Amino acid sequence: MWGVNRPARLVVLVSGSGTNLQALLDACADPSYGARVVAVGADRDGIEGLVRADRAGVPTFVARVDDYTSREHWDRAIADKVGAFEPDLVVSAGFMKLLAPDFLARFLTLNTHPALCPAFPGMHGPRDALEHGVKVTGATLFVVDDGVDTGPIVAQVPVEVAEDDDVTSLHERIKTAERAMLVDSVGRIAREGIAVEGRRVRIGAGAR
Ligand SMILES: Nc1nc2c(c(=O)[nH]1)N[C@@H](CN(C=O)c1ccc(C(=O)N[C@@H](CCC(=O)O)C(=O)O)cc1)CN2
Ligand SMILES: NCC(=O)N[C@@H]1O[C@H](COP(=O)([O-])[O-])[C@@H](O)[C@H]1O
Repeated sequence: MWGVNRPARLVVLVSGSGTNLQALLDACADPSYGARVVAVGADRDGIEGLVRADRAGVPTFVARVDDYTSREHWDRAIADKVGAFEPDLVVSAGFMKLLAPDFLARFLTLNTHPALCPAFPGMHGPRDALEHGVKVTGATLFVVDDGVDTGPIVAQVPVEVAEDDDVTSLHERIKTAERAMLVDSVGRIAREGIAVEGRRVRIGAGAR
């Protein structure tokens, strides 16, 4: 178990620009943070997230659904690729594939979502929030379960919607708050532990 003697091993999964990954990489550069990114995985090639990992000297792997004969084969492959790095924690940070129940049973997995769950689940949180006309949205860090953005909530941060926001401006503002929340929560989990009891998540007080 990770703890005082060794940092928590993180595998981060990405599908795009990887600014959340970058925030974690930057935080992990400080040994007192309590975690290190041991690998970065993706479901597609040619993304900035993989470049960020390369630049930081972190091993990467890619598992494209199209390269497997079925989704079930991909599910097994991504689990095996992640498992090879023996993570204490998997962080899905802009990873645009649903993870299978077997994967989630094997790895404690967190996902960051650009909306205040349970509102606006799925791949278009900022767009859906804007279209609904909410005045406050935000970001949620949760423990991934078999549903879509339904897992037990670790942390949330509110973000105001401006009258002149479009999807891009709103998402960028959410991402600024989201990165801070992600770095703070993952660091606290790495240093203090996490306990998940039903829908309640507790960080610290010896939880691990
Ligand atoms: N079992 C779960 N897996 C994942 C969750 C989750 O809550 N439960 N969260 C995500 C990220 N996510 C939004 O938060 C999300 C990702 C992907 C999809 C989706 O429908 N993906 C399609 C493919 C789309 C594509 O490749 O462009 C798919 O998986 O076939 C919905 C929500 C991480 N995984
Ligand atoms: N449903 C999943 C989803 O919408 N994820 C979102 O994609 C962005 C990735 O940004 P990044 O690649 O710059 O970290 C983040 O806002 C993340 O919450």
